[in-house]
Amino acid sequence: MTTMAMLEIDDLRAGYDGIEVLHGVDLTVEEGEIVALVGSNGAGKTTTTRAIAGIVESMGGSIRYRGDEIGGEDPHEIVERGIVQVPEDRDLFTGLSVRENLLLGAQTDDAKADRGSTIEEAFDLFPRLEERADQRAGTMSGGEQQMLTLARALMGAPDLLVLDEPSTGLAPQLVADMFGTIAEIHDSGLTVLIIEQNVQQTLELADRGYVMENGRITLDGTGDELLDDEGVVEAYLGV
Ligand SMILES: Nc1ncnc2c1ncn2[C@@H]1O[C@H](COP(=O)(O)OP(=O)(O)OP(=O)(O)O)[C@@H](O)[C@H]1O
Repeated sequence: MTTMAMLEIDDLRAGYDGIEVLHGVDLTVEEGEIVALVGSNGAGKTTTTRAIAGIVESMGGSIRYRGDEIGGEDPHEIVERGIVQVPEDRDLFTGLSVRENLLLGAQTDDAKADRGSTIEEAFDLFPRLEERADQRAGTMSGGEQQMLTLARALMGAPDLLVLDEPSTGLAPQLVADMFGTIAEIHDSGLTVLIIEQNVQQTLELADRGYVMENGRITLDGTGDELLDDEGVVEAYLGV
């Protein structure tokens, strides 16, 4: 018996203004995994997450979620299915309070119905956000805004969380905290696809990983296998 992957991307081609950036990407995420997507600047990692979220139109290939083709669906339909993307550019409502930003993260009807209890869970995970619940998001520090972005995504009650460089711009201690929080979120039952520049920490956290170069997957394996790979060490671990 073959089991169905939660997310299955086959031969995905996508890009901008008719110019292909992804030249046939294959990637799967099984339910319950943390999967890392690493690679150099401009490799196409963000474009892959945008294609999953329906923000970039695919030019070929398929994206299946729980067996259904979702390539070509609108972003809000994809959110309804339980896929929530956390973009790199935080995208917060800077003039609104922390609490208001969190409440706006509950986009689907189910998430809206549960948002009272979900906000309590978010505050348990991020006590700092509870202390600052009435502060305007735009006046929070970079690290606090990063936490708020992640907490807001959780308000959408995702099944699959797609994280685009959650540690960008964070001081080293906050990077460690962020990875700890992601591990905690994963332990609570969420499936995670994560893009990161912090390759070492990401592959230590991930069950499996993919290396992307120039719009193609060039290597995949368990986190440990990739950490032991000479090419990965040379290209991404700066040794
Ligand atoms: N909105 C856009 N319009 C046109 N080209 C774009 C756009 N966004 C990205 N690109 C191009 O697509 C290619 C892949 O970019 P992408 O952001 O997916 O890479 P990445 O692997 O996430 O890189 P980084 O690690 O630097 O964030 C790059 O050549 C980039 O210049």
